[in-house]
Amino acid sequence: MNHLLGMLLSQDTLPRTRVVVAALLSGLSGVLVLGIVNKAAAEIAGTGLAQVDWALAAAFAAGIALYAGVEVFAVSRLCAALENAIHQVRTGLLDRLVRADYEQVERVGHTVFYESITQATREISQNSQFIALALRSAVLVVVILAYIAFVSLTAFALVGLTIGLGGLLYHRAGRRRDDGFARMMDEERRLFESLDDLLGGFKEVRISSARSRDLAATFSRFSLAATDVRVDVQGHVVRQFILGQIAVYLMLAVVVFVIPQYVPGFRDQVVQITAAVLFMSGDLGALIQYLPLLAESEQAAARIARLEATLAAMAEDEGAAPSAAASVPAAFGEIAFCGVTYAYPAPEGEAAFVLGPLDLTLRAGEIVFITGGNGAGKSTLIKLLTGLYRPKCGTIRIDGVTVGPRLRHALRDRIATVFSTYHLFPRLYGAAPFTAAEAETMLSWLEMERVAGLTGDRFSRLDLSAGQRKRLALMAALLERRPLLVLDEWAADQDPAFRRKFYREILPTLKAEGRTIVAVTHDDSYFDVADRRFHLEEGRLVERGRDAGEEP
Ligand SMILES: Nc1ncnc2c1ncn2[C@@H]1O[C@H](COP(=O)(O)OP(=O)(O)OP(=O)(O)O)[C@@H](O)[C@H]1O
Repeated sequence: MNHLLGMLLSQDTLPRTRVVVAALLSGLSGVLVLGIVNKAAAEIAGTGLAQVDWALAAAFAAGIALYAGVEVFAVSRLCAALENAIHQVRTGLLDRLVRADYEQVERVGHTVFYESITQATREISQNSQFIALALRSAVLVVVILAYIAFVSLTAFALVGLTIGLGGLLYHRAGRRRDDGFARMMDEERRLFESLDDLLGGFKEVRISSARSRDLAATFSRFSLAATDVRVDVQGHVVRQFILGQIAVYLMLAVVVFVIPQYVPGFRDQVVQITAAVLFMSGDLGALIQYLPLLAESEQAAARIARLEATLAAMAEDEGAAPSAAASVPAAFGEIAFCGVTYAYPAPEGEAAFVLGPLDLTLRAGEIVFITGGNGAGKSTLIKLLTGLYRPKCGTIRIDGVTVGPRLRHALRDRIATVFSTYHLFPRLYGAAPFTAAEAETMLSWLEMERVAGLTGDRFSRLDLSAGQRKRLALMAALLERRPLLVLDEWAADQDPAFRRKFYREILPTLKAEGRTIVAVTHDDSYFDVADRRFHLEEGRLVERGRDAGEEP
């Protein structure tokens, strides 16, 4: 339970001393109730009359009231601390994720993050009250064992031995269940991925019955495998539960059959110890029920801890956040690539794609076009320029200063982008301050005023055509007011009239406002709009002319 307890104890909001005192008081109140019942039973046995001892009845009621009060306090505080721990873990993971190195996140893929951040935290949250109840049952078992020791040390040794042996067998049975849990998680992840495929490619699935049949068959195979593992795990859980129950019955058998053989004068204590064991068996039963849930939560906590470690290893090497000064967008004179190369890891048995060495200087206020065939390396170059990828060799310099780890933030803070695979956020997260009039002017410049609007910083709608969505993405990028605008095949989805407006009016206006524009394009009829054009071919960059239609 290391990870789970670690999460719980990391909480500053958990009033540890008060919770421990409450848990102990809860145990003691249980023993008080037990002691009162035993005393009343002894009185009845002594007098042979079932007379009500009002003093004992009042003490019994006080014991129950104390038990209920401290119990509610301890369990609710533990639950609150766990929920708080989950909140902190979730926000901590997201915080690390947004600061993680792009290249590594791209390589790992999204599913693992999604699964751990949502599913694993939900699992712990669902079981939080059982975690608290299990802790309180454990305390009660310990306190009642102490009571048994107080009554008879030999009875304590024999009951303790039975619980110890039962616990050991129960724990061993739990290991197979834990392995099953891990397999179950893997199977469910595969199921999740194929569901992602189904929903992501829903159009393609609906259009082809062969594809939908194939996908449904794959999904069904994964689902069956997940079901098999789940059934196997449930079998282990049931076996473990029954084993636990048998251990409890054995403990009762020890009290009734074994202890009388070894404890002289046991007759006097038999009622007390039997009552104590019966009292304790309720909590042992609860523990047997809750421990598998605890194990499940522990596995979820371990997965979260692994993800935290992965994200810590993925943190960009500067570790520290950018300084305030470094993150302020500032004008620049030039950005120079000096002997920059980049290579993806080589697929097995194939040569790696290598971009560069690149020598290129982007001057402030220029429009630069990047052209090249599919797979030539244009998007890779854009990721290097935007600081998402780090050069394998060579340096990138802003006004002569090498863009090292800390300055990479500054470089990014000077750039607004619309990537070829962009995400249109429903809100203008991080936009520079703007007025409603400015937003309206920009919407009508992009010919979107009759289609969409802005309510505060939120787009009124996103259910738009591909070209319209891209115009909103451009609007979001422009509202960031960054000096360098990087566009990857932005005009590809635009109709001819707006494409013309984009090249002949929008880009020149942005340039006149002092922005630098780097655009990946295939639109050879507008090459003349650029101040310079660079052509990529199999990762090598050469400067080309700006004449319309001039292709290699
Ligand atoms: N994440 C990746 N991992 C490994 N190789 C990659 C990755 N992304 C791209 N590549 C490879 O790098 C090369 C250049 O890809 P890139 O996306 O930069 O081309 P591009 O010029 O933008 O092409 P397109 O015009 O088709 O978008 C390709 O050969 C591609 O297979």
